[in-house]
Amino acid sequence: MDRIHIRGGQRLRGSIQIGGAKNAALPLMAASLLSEETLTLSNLPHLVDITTMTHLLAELGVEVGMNGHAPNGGHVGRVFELTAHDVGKTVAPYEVVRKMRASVLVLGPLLARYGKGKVSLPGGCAIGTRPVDVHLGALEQMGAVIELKEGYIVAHAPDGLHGAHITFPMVSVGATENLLMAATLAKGETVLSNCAREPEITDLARCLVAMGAQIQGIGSDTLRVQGVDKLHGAKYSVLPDRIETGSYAVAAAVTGGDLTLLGTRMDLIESVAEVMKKCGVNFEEVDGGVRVWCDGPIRGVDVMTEPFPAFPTDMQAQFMVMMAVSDGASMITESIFENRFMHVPELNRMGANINVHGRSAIVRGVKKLSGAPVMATDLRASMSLVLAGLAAEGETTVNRVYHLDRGYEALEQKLSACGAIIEREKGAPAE
Ligand SMILES: CC(=O)N[C@H]1[C@@H](OP(=O)(O)OP(=O)(O)OC[C@H]2O[C@@H](n3ccc(=O)[nH]c3=O)[C@H](O)[C@@H]2O)O[C@H](CO)[C@@H](O)[C@@H]1O
Ligand SMILES: C=C(OP(=O)(O)O)C(=O)O
Repeated sequence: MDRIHIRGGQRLRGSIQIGGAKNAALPLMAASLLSEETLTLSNLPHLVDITTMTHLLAELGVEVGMNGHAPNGGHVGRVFELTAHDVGKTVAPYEVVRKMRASVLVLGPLLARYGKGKVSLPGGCAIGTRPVDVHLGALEQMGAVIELKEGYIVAHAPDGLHGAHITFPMVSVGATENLLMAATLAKGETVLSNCAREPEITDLARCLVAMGAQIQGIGSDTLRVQGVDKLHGAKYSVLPDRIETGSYAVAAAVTGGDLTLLGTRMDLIESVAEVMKKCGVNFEEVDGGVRVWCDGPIRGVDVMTEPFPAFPTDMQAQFMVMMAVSDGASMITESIFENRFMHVPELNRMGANINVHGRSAIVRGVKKLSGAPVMATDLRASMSLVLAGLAAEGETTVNRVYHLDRGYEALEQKLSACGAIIEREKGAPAE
């Protein structure tokens, strides 16, 4: 497996192109199953998760045409043309689903389009058990009959899906997306209440509307969908990745650097920027993006992760690195996932002073982190170790890099162009 070596202590300066959002791209790709016409998605990031979703869609009979390359080494999001001919393949196998939990997002579209779907249960992962009971309960309310058999979700809608009034028992990004897609082709009206409101859901809803879906309340916690008989093709550009943006904002902060993040928007990172400003980090909207810089000490500030528009759980690990090198102390509370502090022991091995009590971590800032060999456990934990390595004195080696490749495109290239000393050591491919 690849490793990343970082020699820390360089102030990062320069610009970084932010890619399309992984968490928007994945449901948008799944939405291609809803129509026999071509859905053309642009600004797709270069990520392993996108490749995994491509394999899954190909398995389901979707024809995938790929364009978009980087002339002169510059950044360009990929363009995919996804055409789900009416082949009726409806099995999402374990071998693909085990690599990426977001695979479960094909279930709603399969049920809506073909009246059946068999999707491997995604199972738990490092950050928590992550059940899909909310997805399944809501699909049942729309007329699906669901059984769990031999590790698979086996779902049928013998009379097609019908509209329903569904109040989600908890705010779930994936369940909102799955049900929104299912509702577009259901008979009659579906009202989804207590929806997640993440920008990636808004992106999905807008793309579905471009495909002919009738959706009201986009951006709110209540989505009202009038089912239609068919969706048609569309062209849609994936929104910028707010978590990649926030991660590089932390890179600027912890290295006392000055980065211009291109192709992204301030309104996508409001909650993160608000907290980081309290810590002493500066943000400015500039032509084509956002400038982030830090020229003074970082102050400790308490944070709690919550659904959008509050502080995102996907930024918790990266923010913790900032707090680890702050002047002062901070309490970071994780309210979304029960086990999302796997980075803490590794950060402590680099000299951080962090104690976990249940769902909260008390972080007492230290003057300097020191480089060490560390093990990445999940995607954002991996990024937190890279950020710690950039801030630390000496060399850090991040092992098990495949997590990073799920969510950060061209990481070493983007950072080294801004002065980081970072390189990848190639290893055997991940299983
Ligand atoms: C591909 C993608 O977009 N992934 C994001 C998505 O994941 P994902 O869609 O899996 O996250 P959810 O919003 O569904 O999960 C929120 C919480 O609800 C729980 N839950 C969820 C569904 C369910 O049926 N039952 C249940 O108990 C989960 O275990 C978790 O504790 O939103 C998370 C929360 O912002 C982010 O961290 C992930 O990066
Ligand atoms: C947890 C994440 O992704 P996923 O839901 O795909 O595991 C993430 O993007 O931080």
